[in-house]
Amino acid sequence: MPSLKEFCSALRLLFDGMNPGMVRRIAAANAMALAGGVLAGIAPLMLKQMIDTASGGGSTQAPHTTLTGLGIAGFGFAYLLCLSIGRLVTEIRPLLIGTVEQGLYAGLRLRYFKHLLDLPLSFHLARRSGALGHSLLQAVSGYQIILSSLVNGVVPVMVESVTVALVLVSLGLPAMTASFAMTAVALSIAISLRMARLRATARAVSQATIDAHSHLADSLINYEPIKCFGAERSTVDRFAQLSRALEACWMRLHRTRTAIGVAVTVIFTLSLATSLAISVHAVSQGTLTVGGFVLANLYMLQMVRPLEMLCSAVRDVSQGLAFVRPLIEILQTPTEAMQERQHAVDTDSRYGDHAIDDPEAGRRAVTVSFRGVRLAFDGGRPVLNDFTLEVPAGRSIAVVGASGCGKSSLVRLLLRLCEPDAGSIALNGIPINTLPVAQLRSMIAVVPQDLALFNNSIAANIGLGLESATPLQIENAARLAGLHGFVAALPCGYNTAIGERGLKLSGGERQRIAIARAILKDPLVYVFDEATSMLDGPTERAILQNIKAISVGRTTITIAHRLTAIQHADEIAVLAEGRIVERGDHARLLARGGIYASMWHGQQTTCC
Ligand SMILES: Nc1ncnc2c1ncn2[C@@H]1O[C@H](COP(=O)(O)OP(=O)(O)OP(=O)(O)O)[C@@H](O)[C@H]1O
Repeated sequence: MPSLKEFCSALRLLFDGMNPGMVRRIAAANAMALAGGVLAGIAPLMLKQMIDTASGGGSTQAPHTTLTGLGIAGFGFAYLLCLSIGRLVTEIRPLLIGTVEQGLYAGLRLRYFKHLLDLPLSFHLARRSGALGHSLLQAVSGYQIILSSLVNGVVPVMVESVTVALVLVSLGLPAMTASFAMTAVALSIAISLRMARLRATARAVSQATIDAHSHLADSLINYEPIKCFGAERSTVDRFAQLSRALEACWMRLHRTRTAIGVAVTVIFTLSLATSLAISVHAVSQGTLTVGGFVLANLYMLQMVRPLEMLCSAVRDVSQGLAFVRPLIEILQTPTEAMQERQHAVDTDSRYGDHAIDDPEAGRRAVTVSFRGVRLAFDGGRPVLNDFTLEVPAGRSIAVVGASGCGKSSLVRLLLRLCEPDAGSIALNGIPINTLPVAQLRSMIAVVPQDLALFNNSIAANIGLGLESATPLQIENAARLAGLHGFVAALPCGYNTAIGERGLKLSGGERQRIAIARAILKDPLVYVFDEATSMLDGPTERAILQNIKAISVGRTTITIAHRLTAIQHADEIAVLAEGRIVERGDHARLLARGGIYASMWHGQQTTCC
């Protein structure tokens, strides 16, 4: 059987955020289910009365022998009415449920999307984005299966079964009741024996679907490298392999479902045979009328069919839950805010205590300090070890070092996209882990090494960090980033769509959009992480001038490989072995003849 806890948490998740209108529609649908079940339960009783009246009644139902032809017509009419209203109710109910269902899915999609954006970077680095999208589609189809089973199967069928059971007991047919009970027990055993396998195969289908679709999404995102490296064949082969695995999982699921279906049919047939034998015997003994015979067998059919439907519902709900499970796991992953609160509790610090309410704060420069910071990923060798660096308010510093020495990790730490294992990072002496993370990020603008652009217009990409940005503000930011001339020459100007991840633009143009985006944010702290690495010499020099102008009075951290990009910085810090090993301006560091000097000479040689 599906775990009750899993079932309840899946439903709680879906019904979370239901509005009063939805509750009313669900109540109306349930009332209809109740009415439909009762009508279906009493319809055969009307038929029996009609047959007994027409045939002059039986010895067991003597009072009905006096009913007139009017009575026959009355019972016949009541029988048809029960059937037709029951049927009408069945037709109308899905409409009520359907509108509620779509509202619930819309709410679920929104909560899921918001939750994904609230999850920490570590979560996203460990997942495939294609899988995240597909988990939602899969969960919605799982919920469709579950709701359809509950709404169209379980609820009306339960009501009908209870009504019929009550009538059977009141008719005094203990043998039939016992036969029904045995059928129920046999079906439960048959179902529970195969349920574990059904759950396992349904989960395998869910996982295989997600695997195949994430490979598809990943391959399309990487269309260009696949083409450049002629990897079409191996990519398609891998997809074919995943697709075959998915097909095999579905086949196993169908076989398991069919095995359960066959067992249910065998039990159903045996049960009907038993009821026929019991009722034929009762008629031959004169203890049951013809109407009673018809009624008993109709009821047996009506009792066994619901049981059969319940079995199908249990089977479908198990399958649906397996489809919903990946989404539940994701939604149960703690968000950044939850982790922050937990961290505050663990370290006994008071998160949010230092929220900066001062309206002037947005115009003041801040001192950025790293003290004794240690960072190791996945328990490996520390990338940063006892790292200490202070960037005074309004000053600019360049951080240089070999590839992989941990420069970009500094940026992630500063934005709290990852947490240090030891040490502290502070803005104006306030530890950043006591600031609301949204406020912290609003004070810092990063031009990242890996440019992240949306498949949207240039204006929308520049305005990412400032929802209220006017076209003029966007244009000014673009001017300072040396982008306006290029955009103005485009037929659609700032409305030009830049394609998937901005791939319709050159690397340098993409970089300038990222710079304009940072400028528009007007932050207290600028971080340029290889911000001009894709620009040619003259453009780079022009933009570096602009960057220098806009960052006056702002605390600025510039990360660069190419030392020509930072040689005019006020101060340069050299990162090696997880800490700052040299510090000074270009001339001083050259004169020192240390790591910086050898990097500089190495790059000069490479250039020449
Ligand atoms: N999320 C992560 N999980 C595991 N290892 C990571 C993660 N992020 C970075 N690393 C590792 O940490 C080290 C430092 O990475 P980082 O990106 O900070 O280097 P970097 O100095 O900016 O390099 P580059 O100049 O080449 O961009 C690298 O060895 C990298 O492989």
